[in-house]
Parts: sequence; C-alpha cells; structure tokens
Amino acid sequence: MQLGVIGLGRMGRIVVDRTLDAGHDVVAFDLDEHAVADAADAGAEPAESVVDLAERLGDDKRIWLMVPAGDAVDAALDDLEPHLDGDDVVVDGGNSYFEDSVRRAESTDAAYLDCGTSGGPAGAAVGFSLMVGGPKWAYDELVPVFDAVATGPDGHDRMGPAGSGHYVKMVHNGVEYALMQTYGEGFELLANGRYDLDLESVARTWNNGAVIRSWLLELCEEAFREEGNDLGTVADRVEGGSTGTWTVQEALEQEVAVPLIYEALGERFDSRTEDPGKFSRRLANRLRYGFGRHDVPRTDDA
Ligand SMILES: NC(=O)C1=CN([C@@H]2O[C@H](COP(=O)(O)OP(=O)(O)OC[C@H]3O[C@@H](n4cnc5c(N)ncnc54)[C@H](O)[C@@H]3O)[C@@H](O)[C@H]2O)C=CC1
Ligand SMILES: O=C(CO)[C@H](O)[C@H](O)COP(=O)(O)O
Repeated sequence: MQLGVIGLGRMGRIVVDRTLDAGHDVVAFDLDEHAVADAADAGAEPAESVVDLAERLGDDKRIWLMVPAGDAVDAALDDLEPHLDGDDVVVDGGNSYFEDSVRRAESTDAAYLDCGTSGGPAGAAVGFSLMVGGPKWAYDELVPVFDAVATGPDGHDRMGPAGSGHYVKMVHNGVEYALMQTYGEGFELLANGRYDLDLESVARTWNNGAVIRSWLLELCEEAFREEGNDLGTVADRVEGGSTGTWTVQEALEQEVAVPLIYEALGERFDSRTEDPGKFSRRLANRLRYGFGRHDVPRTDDA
C-alpha cells in the first residue's frame, strides 16, 4: 500500500517508520523541511506541500494526518479537499475533539477515519493502540497500515461510526489523568510517611506482580531512577489539560459522575496558578478562626 503522511513530528515520524518497516510505501510532508528530509533519509518519498503529496498519491489515496489538533487539521484538509473523492480515505491520528471529527467526516468527500492513538513516542518500538471511528469499508481497507502502526492486529479496532474513535481516546485520556493522580498521591504519602523509602525500589517491586502494575507505574519507576527519590528539579506544575476538560464536559452533559477524573483535572489547573496561596485554603484557614478561635497561620509569620 502507498500511504501519505502529513505531520512528521514525534508521532507522525513513528507512523512513517513503522509503515515503511512493514514494506509499504510512504509519501511524507511536514511544514518543517528538516522533518521531511529526515523522513526521506528513512526511505519515504518527500513531498513539497499538501497538494504535492496528494498529486504524488494518484487514485485511491490513503492519507494519515498526524498534526496538532484544531486548526492544523482543518488547514491540511482544506488543501486536500479539491484532490479527494469518495474512493479516498483520510485518517486523523491526532487528539482531535470528537465533534470536530464528526463535522469533518460530514464535510469531506473522502471516507474519514478518526483514529485515537495511544502509546506515545516512548511506545514507538512496540507500536500504538489505535481506536478508530468511521466507515467500516475504509477501516477494512486500512487494516494493513493499522497492523503496522499498532502493536499488531489486536492493537487496533473499529469502535463505531464517525467520532467514536476520538470519543474513546478522549475518555482514555481522562482515565490517564486519574491514574497519574492516584500514583502521584500514593507516592506523595510514601515520600512523606513513616519510613525512609527508596521509591524506585517500591515502584519496581509493584511493577513485578502487584495488582497496580502498569506502564504508567513503569514510567514512575523510570522517573525516580532518572530524577532521584525526591524528583530533583522537576517543577510542581502540570501542563496539558484539553482532552481531560473535554472528558469532564462530556460527563456533565451525559450526567455521568466522574469525580476522580474531575479531581485530577482540577489538580492540574491548581498546579498552574501564579498565586502561591490558594484562595479556598486561605479562606478555610480564616474560617477556622471564625468558628473555633483556632490560630490563623499568616504569610508574614516568622
Ligand atoms: N505526543 C504524544 O504523546 C501523543 C500525541 N498525540 C497527538 O498526535 C498529534 C501529533 O502530536 P505530536 O507528534 O506529539 O506533535 P509534534 O508537535 O511533535 O508534531 C506535529 C508536527 O506537525 C507539523 N505540522 C503542523 N501543522 C502542519 C500542517 N498544516 N501541515 C503539515 N505539517 C504540520 C509540525 O511541523 C510538526 O512537525 C497531536 O494531535 C497530538 O495530540 C496522540 C497521542 C500521543
Ligand atoms: O494523548 C496523549 C497521551 O495519551 C498525549 O500525550 C496528550 O498530550 C496527553 O494529554 P495532556 O497533554 O492533556 O496531558
């Protein structure tokens, strides 16, 4: 099969390499010409623009977008659209909002597959987990590429109609936030608890047979090994948040309780406040004086 790949960053480049390794042909484009040159060195046919990529693919185009969610996806689709027809298939492998994917599926002439991708750059060697939404014939058509990019045949499946792939990935990310939060809380207790513990050793022991073993826990083990038991200079600030926000918004709309995901998202927002004093905690501090005449710790206390 011949696959066009647009977006050759951390994730797109892995799509290129794994597709080439499986014996397929790849035409590659990125706004960054160095990324295109690197992909060409790896065996891809370089394209000079989105339009050039479309023209190099000929009939029955198979195209994988791996660009940042939002405007970049629409920009690439706008350029592709005059070159697409109903026999073509476009895969969006990024973290797009599922309602955007439904809109794009309805407005493009091509068959559109929204593909949630999990595994991250660190998972490149084993392949990704792919959650695909869209027409069944288009999914079936792309199976050889999905087999190559995923861990194998069990690493991908069609979730349902347009939007369902990105919907499942959105919820996956909510779960990711909550798992990160609970590992963080457990290690925070261990770090401040009764025993002087080697947290890398704890994580390694848990990763070998414990109920709570997981890849995220392996990454905790790696973090303690590389940063030290106290995480060294790693700042108390967590970026990201868009996919978790969508998850919580959807849960509210569906009237489904997701308190752990909500709390984990809130912790991220909290970590980013510029004011080191959290207003709600300061008010709770003062209220304890109000009802109990308890001492009020103050910022100018010695
Ligand atoms: N990094 C991760 O762990 C994961 C990322 N994703 C999603 O995959 C997508 C890509 O992520 P990354 O590879 O990490 O981002 P990245 O920032 O490493 O790469 C994005 C690439 O897209 C290129 N690009 C941007 N607009 C373009 C356009 N209009 N035409 C052609 N190229 C364009 C950029 O030059 C860049 O090389 C995002 O939607 C991200 O949310 C999904 C799962 C995991
Ligand atoms: O999808 C992913 C992992 O599964 C990406 O790493 C994503 O960026 C994570 O979300 P956030 O940036 O909000 O932490």
